[in-house]
Amino acid sequence: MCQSPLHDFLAELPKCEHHLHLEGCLSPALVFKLAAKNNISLPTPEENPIYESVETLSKRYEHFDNLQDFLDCYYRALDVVITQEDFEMLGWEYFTTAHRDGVKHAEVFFDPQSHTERGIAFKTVVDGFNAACVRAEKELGITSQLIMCFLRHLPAKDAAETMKSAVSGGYFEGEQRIISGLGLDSSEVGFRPELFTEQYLQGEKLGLHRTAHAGEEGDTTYISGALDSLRAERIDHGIRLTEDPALMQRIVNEKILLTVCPLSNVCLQAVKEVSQVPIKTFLDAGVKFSINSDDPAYFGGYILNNYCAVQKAFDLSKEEWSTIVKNSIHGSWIGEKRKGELLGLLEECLSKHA
Ligand SMILES: Nc1ncnc2[nH]cnc12
Ligand SMILES: [Zn+2]
Repeated sequence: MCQSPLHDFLAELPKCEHHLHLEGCLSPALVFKLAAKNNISLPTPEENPIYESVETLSKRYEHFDNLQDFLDCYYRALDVVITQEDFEMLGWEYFTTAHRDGVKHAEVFFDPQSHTERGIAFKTVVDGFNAACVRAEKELGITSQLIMCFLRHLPAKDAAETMKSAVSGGYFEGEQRIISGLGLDSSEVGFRPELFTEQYLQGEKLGLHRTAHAGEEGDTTYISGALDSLRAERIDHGIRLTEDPALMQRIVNEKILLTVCPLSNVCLQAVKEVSQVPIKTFLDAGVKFSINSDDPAYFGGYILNNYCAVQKAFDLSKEEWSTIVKNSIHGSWIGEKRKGELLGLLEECLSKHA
């Protein structure tokens, strides 16, 4: 619990999360639990001392030099996630914590290639994560959607294979499609969005939503590239947008939502402290954004910790929070009925804390 007088208000706000990697919910405790369950030997202390215990692994996560340093740990830890049940467990780890933090709707990323590369079937991954989504709606009332990300450090032909698996498995079909959007993540600099134009245009033709990580470490041309070539409807991170005022105005005019992840930006050294994330600049300029947790098992907190860290750094008013939450509801890929329900919950929260 944070020290802010607005803590209860922040906790009760009906939150939409748009930038959450399900694989980023793999806590050190869950790494050891799944390793034991699946009879997987983790590296010995001689091979890699960080895997000695939950404590040593947690300690390793206390400092990352940059995005790549983090990604190296993140991909390595995934070796323990094998069965459909494991993927469901990982998804459930997210939803139970998100529920505690007041999340009502979540559009969550997953990286099929980080599993298919290890010989896990595409179906095992998606069916496991989807089972967690179905259970979250039934038991916790959280609505959700799955966003399939391409790993940008792998060749586009691998992304094309991943698209094929999703199409042939029927995962894009129907009104209630199991995968509703495409995303692009992993190492940004040097892996330009334009490389994945073909897959995104295919996705658009199939009626999929589109978002992409851009402007986390990469310069603003990664943001414009994602808009122009990938026809992205949202930009994940986008914090370097302030370096190009004309592009910032375009983002405002086109009502593009940025999915900002303050604690992640600090942990990966994109900024020194939360106060350097351009929250106030975006609010004052009319840039729409949501606040999200990215990889909570690695970055010291889930969504409420991110809301509290922003409050500590910026001392926002309830009106400003109301704007942030309204924009995150309107920027969600949901129908008018669900939007109306979430706006109703926001009104209740605002009246209770008036
Ligand atoms: N913050 C991040 N940026 C790029 N790729 C990621 N994959 C998981 N977290 C990521
Ligand atoms: Zn991310």
